[in-house]
Amino acid sequence: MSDPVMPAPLLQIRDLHLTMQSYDGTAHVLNGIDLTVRRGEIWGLVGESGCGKSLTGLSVSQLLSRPPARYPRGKILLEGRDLLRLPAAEMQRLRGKRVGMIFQDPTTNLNPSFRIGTQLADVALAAARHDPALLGGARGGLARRRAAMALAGRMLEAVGIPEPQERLHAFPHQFSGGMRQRVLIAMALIGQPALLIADEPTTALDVSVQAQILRLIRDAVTERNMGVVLITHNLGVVAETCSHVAVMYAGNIVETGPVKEVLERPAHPYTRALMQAIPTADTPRGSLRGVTGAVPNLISPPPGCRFAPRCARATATCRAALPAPVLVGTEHAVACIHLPERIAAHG
Ligand SMILES: Nc1ncnc2c1ncn2[C@@H]1O[C@H](COP(=O)(O)OP(=O)(O)OP(=O)(O)O)[C@@H](O)[C@H]1O
Repeated sequence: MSDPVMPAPLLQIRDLHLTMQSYDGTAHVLNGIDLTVRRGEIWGLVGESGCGKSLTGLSVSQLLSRPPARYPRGKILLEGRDLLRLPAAEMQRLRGKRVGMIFQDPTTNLNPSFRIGTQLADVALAAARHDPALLGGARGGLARRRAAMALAGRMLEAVGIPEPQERLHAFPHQFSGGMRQRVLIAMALIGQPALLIADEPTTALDVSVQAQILRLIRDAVTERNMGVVLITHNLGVVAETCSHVAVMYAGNIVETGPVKEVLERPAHPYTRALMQAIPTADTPRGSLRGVTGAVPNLISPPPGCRFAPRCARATATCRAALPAPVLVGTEHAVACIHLPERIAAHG
């Protein structure tokens, strides 16, 4: 039954399982994840390196080749359509038009040999093949190219690039890292996607530029009423930018909810450990203060709760079965058996 208050979900990931075949064996990288994103929401997907954040984003964008990727179970519903079952041509149409993507390193995603305007206009022309209104219905090669270039200029302006008309003629190497990331955001937004997947979009940038780019993403969500999945290992970025957060550990989402609620009342031992690791800026990636060990090998992951081998509270029950998420607050769910509410409910 539809909820009268909540807008319809944009993205629904349901019980998604992903395996990756490699020389060493089959890695069980996503182990039944669930996530619902609505328009206007910015979901932070957070966790240590190797927890499956990027592979979740690449799954939604359908950018993993099958094989080595396989989806033995689950669904990825975008506006109700299961992306796992769409023909490749149909998915190609949705990419850019319904799902936009931004990745970490702006240098590898722009072609150094072509002017910025040409690259943006090409993306606009490709998107307009499925949505002629993007170019104001322009007909004929030259008129379409002109309209695409005009749209490219407007997009550069929208992402805060000064003198956008002049900058259309520049090459990527003439832009700073922050400017290049703005261009990539313009490129991701040019087809007016409903959902944006941003994978560590600010990790390669210095802190002040990072703040500008995050503000730009927030503004784009407000102006365009999009949904965003922001992949990051940084809880500070989540606190500053996101409306909701999903904490991932070794292929499972262990805690979800509104950012304020989860960060003020973290309930999963892994979320608590991540938060304890925040104060030291120089904590190495992949290590958590106070928690020994590392993310397990996903070819032979531990049975039951995958965090159990590192968890001081783990019992035989934790190692026997993966705990189902339980609600501990409004929209705040946690997959751990050691919660007071759950213990009370089970007597
Ligand atoms: N092509 C592949 N073949 C086999 N295993 C893979 C492949 N790509 C990724 N993996 C494994 O899948 C797991 C999840 O990787 P993923 O890149 O999604 O993690 P992540 O949380 O995004 O980490 P990071 O923050 O380092 O990007 C890792 O254990 C990784 O070793």
